[in-house]
Amino acid sequence: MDTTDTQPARRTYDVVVIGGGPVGENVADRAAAAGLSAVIVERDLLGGECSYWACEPSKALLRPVVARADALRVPGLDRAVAGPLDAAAVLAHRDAMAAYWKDEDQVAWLESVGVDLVRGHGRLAGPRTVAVRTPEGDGVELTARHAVAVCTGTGAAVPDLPGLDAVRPWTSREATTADAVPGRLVVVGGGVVAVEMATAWQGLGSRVTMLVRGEGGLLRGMEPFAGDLVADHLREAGAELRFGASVASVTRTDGEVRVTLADGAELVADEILFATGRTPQTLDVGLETVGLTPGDWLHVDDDCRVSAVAGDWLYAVGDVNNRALLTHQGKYQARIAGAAIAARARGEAIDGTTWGAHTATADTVAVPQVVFTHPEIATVGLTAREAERTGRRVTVVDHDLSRLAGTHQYAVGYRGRARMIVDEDRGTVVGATFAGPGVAELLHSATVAVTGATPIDRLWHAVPAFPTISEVWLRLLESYRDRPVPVKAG
Ligand SMILES: Cc1cc2nc3c(=O)[nH]c(=O)nc-3n(C[C@H](O)[C@H](O)[C@H](O)COP(=O)(O)OP(=O)(O)OC[C@H]3O[C@@H](n4cnc5c(N)ncnc54)[C@H](O)[C@@H]3O)c2cc1C
Ligand SMILES: NC(=O)c1ccc[n+]([C@@H]2O[C@H](COP(=O)([O-])OP(=O)(O)OC[C@H]3O[C@@H](n4cnc5c(N)ncnc54)[C@H](O)[C@@H]3O)[C@@H](O)[C@H]2O)c1
Repeated sequence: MDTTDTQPARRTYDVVVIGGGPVGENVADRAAAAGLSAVIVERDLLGGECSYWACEPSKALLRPVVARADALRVPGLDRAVAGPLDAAAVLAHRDAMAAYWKDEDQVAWLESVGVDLVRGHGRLAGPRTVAVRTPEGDGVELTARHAVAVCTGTGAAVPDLPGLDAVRPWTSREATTADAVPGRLVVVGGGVVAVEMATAWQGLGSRVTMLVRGEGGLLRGMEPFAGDLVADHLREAGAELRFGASVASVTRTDGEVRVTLADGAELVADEILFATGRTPQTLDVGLETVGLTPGDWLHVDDDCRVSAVAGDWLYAVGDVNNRALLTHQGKYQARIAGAAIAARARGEAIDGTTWGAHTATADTVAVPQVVFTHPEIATVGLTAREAERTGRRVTVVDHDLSRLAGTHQYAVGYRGRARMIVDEDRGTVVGATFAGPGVAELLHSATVAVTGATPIDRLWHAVPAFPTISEVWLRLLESYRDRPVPVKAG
């Protein structure tokens, strides 16, 4: 805090951030690093969804499942991991990775970077003003000299089925924090949360049934081979996958969940997880006080400013702006927005050029994502379908990952596929997907190639080490070089 008015409940800062998830923390940190005073309003745990109910606990559940699946294909190690996982130990480790749902370490970090914290629910109360209701029921009014950043993230979106509340369904929160392994788990949805949590709980001992609406497979929006490979492995692990399956009703009787599908089929389970997408946490943040509609996503321009609100003071950063619902991408936006807030505060010009200091260009060109299933899926940039839709002249190059010295070393019977999308007019890679065990760490090479628009001719000089899975780059380049090129007549 840098000024206290006569009333202690009113304070003024350069920057007020509503929501202290990974993104809000980074906006405040960048503001403070630029010499601005900043405060975060957080109603729950500092660190947000990612630290306690999403990325961290989910990856802690997945890591042993994936490591075991890999080890089962390494001769000499396979028999040592043939038994089931020690679920109690995995859940205990998960608890540690979620910091036992305590945020002291994050609070200490926030103090160390010179940002204040006000605990409570924050709402906009007109331009540059945020009203906070503290857990004790007190009111605090925060005024921002330069910017308010709404970083309130998302919550689970659950379908509107009659009586669903009484069933106490799992959402991503329960799926990442449950302290016992359900015998039978129904997972509704075919997106990232669904496949990751199906992989984790099946690996921990549940009998998982996935209910996926439509016939488009898993992980729609990615290259189709990615979802197909995950589906094959889930089935091999013992999960049942039902496509074209819509839930008509759910009840809970004597502890059991009964699910009726639209076609009349019935299932019984111990728990049901709805992994059916996200909804913005904007219903109760005072959007109406600045002319916006509560419950809407907050649309922003490339420096994360809500341009529908005049005066260049309102920013929306991270999940809540719906640009890319990923921690790393939200933190990238936070660095961009933080720099833009600082520049405007100093009266400096905004660099709104593509790849400029105040332009989140990567959001539209190179969003990397890893799905931490068995096998891993790693994607960046355009898929073939997206490239086609943009009307670009592209060449799609595929390589079977089983045909690599690196994957032979990695696991017996390795299965996987890689795809590179080359923009023919620019001679650069505009998208890549890797699907196979151990590909997660390969992704950044593709992100650098796409972001840097490295010419294909130069990529030939980036020599992958032998025998690594990275040699797939060489194979993709060779296939691209040797592609059939139409010969002009005459
Ligand atoms: C199961 C699961 C696994 C995931 N795994 C990954 C992964 O591996 N990698 C990845 O990159 N992404 C992952 N994600 C996505 C990632 O969790 C989000 O992209 C990230 O948390 C977004 O950060 P955020 O700061 O925008 O929002 P959040 O993390 O949601 O934080 C928002 C914060 O705002 C607070 N808040 C909300 N409203 C108010 C208010 N009115 N007043 C005060 N405080 C308020 C909330 O309490 C919360 O602390 C996963 C998501 C889920 C659901
Ligand atoms: N490893 C990671 O990077 C990671 C992990 C988890 C989540 N996330 C992010 O979190 C976000 C949320 O993930 P998600 O899986 O919840 O959302 P999603 O949008 O990826 O998937 C939602 C799924 O639910 C289905 N669905 C939606 N409404 C339905 C309904 N009424 N009935 C049946 N099915 C329905 C959709 O068809 C889709 O298959 C994503 O943007 C994702 O990128 C990232």
